[in-house]
Amino acid sequence: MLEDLKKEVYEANMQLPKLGLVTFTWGNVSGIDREKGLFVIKPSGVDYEDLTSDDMVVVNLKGEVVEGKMNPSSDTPTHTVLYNEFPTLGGIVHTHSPWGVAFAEAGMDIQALGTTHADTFYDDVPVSDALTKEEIESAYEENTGKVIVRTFKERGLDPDAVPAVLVRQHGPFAWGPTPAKAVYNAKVLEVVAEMNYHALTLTYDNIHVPQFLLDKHYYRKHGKNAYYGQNNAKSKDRATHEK
Ligand SMILES: O=C(CO)[C@@H](O)[C@@H](O)COP(=O)(O)O
Repeated sequence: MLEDLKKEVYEANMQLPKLGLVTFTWGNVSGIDREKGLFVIKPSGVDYEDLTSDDMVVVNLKGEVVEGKMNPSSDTPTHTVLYNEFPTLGGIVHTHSPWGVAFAEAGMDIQALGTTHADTFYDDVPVSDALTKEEIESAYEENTGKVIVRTFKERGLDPDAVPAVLVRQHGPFAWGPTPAKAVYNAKVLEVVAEMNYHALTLTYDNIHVPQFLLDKHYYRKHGKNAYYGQNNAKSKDRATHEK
């Protein structure tokens, strides 16, 4: 069942060590088949070099394993909440990438400071509230998903426009329309977190990117008038004038 999706999710997981986003087994990628209501996720705690496509575990939207020889990722309940609450998500990534974790541990958003950020994230990447003792002691991983959803609701953020979050005292979750795009967004998060650290170290000035530059760069790559790269090249003229 879902052999193509297993391969896709396996390949996306294998990108994490290649892109320097995971140490040891500290990360996972999943991908969903919305028609079937099933998602595929990495097994828990298996070295990346030992993983195969067949090891991927199939889970339903109640978080129950429906196929697979191994235990699914320990973060499966978090992925389950996100797939249920954010219906446009096609893939989810969790990592402990160091720059992202540094901001999560400091309890700081990754602010939109320039065009590298604005090309992917149409706002600051938010840091969530800390989970309470009760939330950690009962259904911890499910509550991790719930705190992410709460953060987006409270801040009025669209998960398609800001495809990542920092869970406070924990680390980044990123997502996208496919597992590969979710990995891409996880890597962008890591790169902009490092840039943020350096920029904020260099000045005390308010260096937040202005809304018009955020608009320009985000909409160069997203929406009906996107013109970056080779897609929609004919819309270039319009895109310079409107969102
Ligand atoms: O945060 C943790 C463990 O504390 C997990 O996200 C990470 O190690 C990945 O775990 P899995 O191998 O996916 O179960």
